[in-house]
Amino acid sequence: MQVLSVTPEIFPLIKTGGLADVTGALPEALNGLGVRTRSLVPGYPVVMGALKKKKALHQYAVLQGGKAALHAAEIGGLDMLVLDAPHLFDRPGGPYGDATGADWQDNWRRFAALGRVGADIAAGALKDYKPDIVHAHDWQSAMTLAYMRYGEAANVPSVMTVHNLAFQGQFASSIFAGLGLPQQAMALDGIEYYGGVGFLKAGLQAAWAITTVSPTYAQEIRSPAFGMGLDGLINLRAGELHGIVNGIDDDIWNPETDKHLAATYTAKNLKGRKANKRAIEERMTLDRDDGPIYCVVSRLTWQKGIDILASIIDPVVASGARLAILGSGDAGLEGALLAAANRHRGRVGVVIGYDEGLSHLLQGGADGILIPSRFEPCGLTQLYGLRYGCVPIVARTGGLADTVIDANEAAVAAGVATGFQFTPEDAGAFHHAILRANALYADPAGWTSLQRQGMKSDVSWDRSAQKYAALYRMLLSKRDA
Ligand SMILES: Nc1ncnc2c1ncn2[C@@H]1O[C@H](COP(=O)(O)OP(=O)(O)O[C@H]2O[C@H](CO)[C@@H](O)[C@H](O)[C@H]2O)[C@@H](O)[C@H]1O
Repeated sequence: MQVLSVTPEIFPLIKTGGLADVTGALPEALNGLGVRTRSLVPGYPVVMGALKKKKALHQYAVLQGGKAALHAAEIGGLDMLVLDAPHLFDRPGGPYGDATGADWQDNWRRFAALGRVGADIAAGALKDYKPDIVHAHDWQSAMTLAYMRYGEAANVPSVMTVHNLAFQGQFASSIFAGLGLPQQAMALDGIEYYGGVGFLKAGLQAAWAITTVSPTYAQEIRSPAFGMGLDGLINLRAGELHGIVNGIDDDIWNPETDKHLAATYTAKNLKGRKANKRAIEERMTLDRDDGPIYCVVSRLTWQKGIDILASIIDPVVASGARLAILGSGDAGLEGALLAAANRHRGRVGVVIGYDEGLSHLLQGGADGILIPSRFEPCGLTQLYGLRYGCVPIVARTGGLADTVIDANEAAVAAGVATGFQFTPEDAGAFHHAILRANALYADPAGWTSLQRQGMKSDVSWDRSAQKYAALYRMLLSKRDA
């Protein structure tokens, strides 16, 4: 079975968040199940730079205002189709905005182009390749499914995966004329969205199946509180909605071989974690002591509950814990964390920025990882935490609820606990969870058993890849029915 995955990010080439980890790891996991994935990605400068030799499979004289070409490439074991469209993608800054973080004004053009090309491939534009299934990730890829629906690939089964419903790709209705879609598409059951155009909305309407990245989030987004304006549509399509929890790439995230660690270790022998903890203390100028260090690796945003974290730093420090925080995002939240680091020198370390290596070291040496998200479609950092014996302390929402087993008395007695959950997502409950973690940390045998239990959790892609493969097969039988 051939699957075309359309994605705006793919690890290791281009990553701003968890989406890249997923689209980078899922192809290999599916490979063993007889599913071959080709990934269509925009030709950002880093992607073009990784292309060894360029051989255009397909050319466009004009695609959204300029020349474009499609190149095949094998990069890091991934089979890719790269959309080279310099007028859209060859620019400095991030994939969606400039160096100051401001969105590119022509994002609608950039990702309409990606969608157009995805749909052309689905319709058979390439000589030697036609996918059986098209799988689109988030709003940036969602127009693929709209172009398929209103074009020549309406009979090709498609999957729309929502990694985060908060990002929807909403634009003014004036862009409609530039999309090249038939007028009938500008309708309530098409791409029209609250008077404008909604890219994710269009994908959700057009997809044969909709998935999101955990069963609990799949339920949550059917409610107004989590549905971000799309709960009505999602409820209408509830019969086609599936929640499949993410896995992790267990070659990249393996404490036994991880090159970013000061010392590697196994579940049996956790000694190496101590050297990593010392390395964190050095790197983040924290005092050296034997109390717990809790880390944070996150986008610094409201979604991630970083304001809740900032509001309890003083009592957490007073409880004897130290904090090691890595992230970037909202300027206000960055400032609040830096101010806390200033107030609590040696107790709170903050690194503002994006640092893949440091994120591994934190998982390999911190005692716990704090994830106070207000909503969390899946969450990957708690999965890395489980694999690394870095105990997750998480809000009970979305994928966090599905993947961490709270250390309540019954779970501890049964030996199945893997972390701490709290609810509601507020300062009081979060603080209480950290105090519960401190108490268990003071009992080394109890803490070690929590770590080991977490390290035993199956966080690999195996089970989830099987679910995607089964979904693809179900869609193919629907096509053939
Ligand atoms: N400053 C930093 N330095 C280095 N690494 C950093 C970093 N900040 C974040 N990261 C890394 O980025 C990834 C973030 O993963 P999350 O699951 O938190 O995803 P995110 O919210 O971006 O994406 C959405 O998509 C994913 C994938 O489906 C869902 O899990 C999630 O719930 C949803 O919100 C992790 O690999 C993490 O280690």
